[in-house]
Formats: sequence, C-alpha cells, structure tokens
Amino acid sequence: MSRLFEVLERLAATVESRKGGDPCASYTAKLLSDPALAAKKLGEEAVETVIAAVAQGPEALASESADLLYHWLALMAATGVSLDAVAEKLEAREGTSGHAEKASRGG
Ligand SMILES: N=c1c2ncn([C@@H]3O[C@H](COP(=O)(O)OP(=O)(O)OP(=O)(O)O)[C@@H](O)[C@H]3O)c2ncn1[C@@H]1O[C@H](COP(=O)(O)O)[C@@H](O)[C@H]1O
Repeated sequence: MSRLFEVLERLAATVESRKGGDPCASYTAKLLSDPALAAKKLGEEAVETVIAAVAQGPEALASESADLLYHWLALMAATGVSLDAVAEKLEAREGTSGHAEKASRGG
C-alpha cells in the first residue's frame, strides 16, 4: 500500500508542476486548464473502471484504476480542491460505519 501512496505523492507533485503549462505539450496541463474537461474525463475513466471490474478482469481493472487515480488528481488540481481537504473528510469519518452514518441521515 505504501508503494501506491509513494507513487501518488510523486504523481500529485507532477500534476501540480503542470499548472500554467502548455496544453499542447502536456496532457495534464490541458486538463488543468479546463475543469469541465477534467471532470468529463474522470467520469469516463470511472465508467471504464466499472466495466473492467465486471467484465474484463484484474489486469484491466488495475490499468483503469491507474487512469482513474491520475484523472482524479488532475480534477482536484483543476478545481483547486486540496488533497488535505479530502484527507480531512476521510479523517472525520474514521471509526464511523457507513451503515451508522446513513441511519443518522434517516436512510
Ligand atoms: N499517469 C498519467 C496518465 N494516465 C493516463 N494518461 C493519459 O490520459 C489520457 C486518457 O485518455 P483516454 O483513455 O480517454 O484516451 P484517449 O482517447 O487517447 O484520450 P482523449 O483523446 O479522449 O483525450 C491518455 O492520453 C493517457 O495518455 C496520463 N497522462 C499522464 N500521466 C502522468 O502525468 C505525467 C505528466 O504528463 P504530461 O502532463 O502529459 O506531460 C506523466 O509523466 C505521467 O506520470
């Protein structure tokens, strides 16, 4: 697991470094310059991940998951949502069962 986090940390830094870059030279810069495009691409990658999970097997799922995580990092950077803000949300949920949280909303 720590290998994934190390890769994600490097990738997040690379994504940040593309801010203000040339969209013709960098696909990441293209996503960062257009949050709607970044959101659309994330949606596509999410669907492709689901298809891989239900119909294509572990290798495809790993590959689509990598696409998904890259595009998610790009969307966060494109919209200015810090990774710390996401971490804060996850931390606040630690120890709370999803069932209990849903019940507290009357679900
Ligand atoms: N991890 C990735 C990564 N994963 C996927 N992709 C790109 O995401 C795109 C995915 O689009 P699709 O699957 O829809 O394929 P497509 O049909 O060719 O794309 P579209 O024409 O629809 O945009 C492809 O162009 C992939 O190459 C990535 N592009 C970049 N990175 C990382 O970002 C770094 C910086 O990249 P640049 O900003 O392009 O220099 C790279 O060194 C990598 O580490």
